[in-house]
Amino acid sequence: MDAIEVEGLEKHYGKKIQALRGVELRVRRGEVFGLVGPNGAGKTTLIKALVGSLRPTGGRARVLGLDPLKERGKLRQRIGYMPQSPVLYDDLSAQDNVAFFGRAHRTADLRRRVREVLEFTGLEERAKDPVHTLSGGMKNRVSLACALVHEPEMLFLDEPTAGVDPQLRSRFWEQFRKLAGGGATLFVSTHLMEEATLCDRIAILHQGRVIAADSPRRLLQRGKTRLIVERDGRREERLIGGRPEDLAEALKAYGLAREISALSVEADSLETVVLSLIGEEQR
Ligand SMILES: Nc1ncnc2c1ncn2[C@@H]1O[C@H](COP(=O)(O)OP(=O)(O)OP(=O)(O)O)[C@@H](O)[C@H]1O
Repeated sequence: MDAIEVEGLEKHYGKKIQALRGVELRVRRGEVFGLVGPNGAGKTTLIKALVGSLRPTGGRARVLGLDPLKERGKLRQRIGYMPQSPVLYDDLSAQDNVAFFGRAHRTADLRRRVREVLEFTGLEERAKDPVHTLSGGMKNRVSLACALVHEPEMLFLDEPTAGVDPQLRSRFWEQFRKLAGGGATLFVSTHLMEEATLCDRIAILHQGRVIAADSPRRLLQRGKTRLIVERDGRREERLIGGRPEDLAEALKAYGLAREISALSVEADSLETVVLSLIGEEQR
């Protein structure tokens, strides 16, 4: 059984807005799965449907084999959810916020566990300060600590590094990898391509539909590579496919003759590939 199984999932908001239009998706256990898409693509709506905080208008979703709505109580014990904007009690300390979430999940050995997650998220020094005195990045860390306190098997992170500086972002990703290394499944939404490349697999969500799902490496191979060769002082540029085999094939034509003085390749970035897949869909 996969960690997430979604078939034909739909969500309408009123009559006009169709946020999800038949989403098909499977996420394997233990993988870091990225949900990539532009503003308004439906990422938050999909995550809310998967954690059971929103009722879809059609289709089917299973998370850890459970129905997110009918078995919400059971599911909430086994998943962690970090919403897009931290939902914290501003007057309580970081430590008390984490303890509150831990108690709500009936976490065993709560004091030890709160200490552990505060250490994991690097918050020990500010643990006793009220949340309203913390910086935005620190609040994000408190929110992550709250999502982790009950040792969930699966974590839903909705743009966890939005507004977070590059240093903290790379720290967050180190932690995500550690969690996956410990066997957890991570479902992370992002519109940052450098983050998407850190995932095991990603799905591109566009106007409420998954238009591609694969590993970042395989998606990159769908892009084009520019082969630039300087021969006898002249610059030649050829557009080839993105697979290593395509490069080998293109180089055969040159046999690397002596007069070739320089050779370089420029591959499409993941961002370019994602944008061109979205562009193809719109045509
Ligand atoms: N409660 C709501 N009522 C009406 N429309 C909504 C509601 N929530 C979301 N929408 C609409 O549904 C669509 C998908 O929104 P959603 O927030 O899921 O996108 P997103 O991919 O998470 O975007 P972003 O990257 O900007 O957070 C948008 O058109 C949005 O305006």
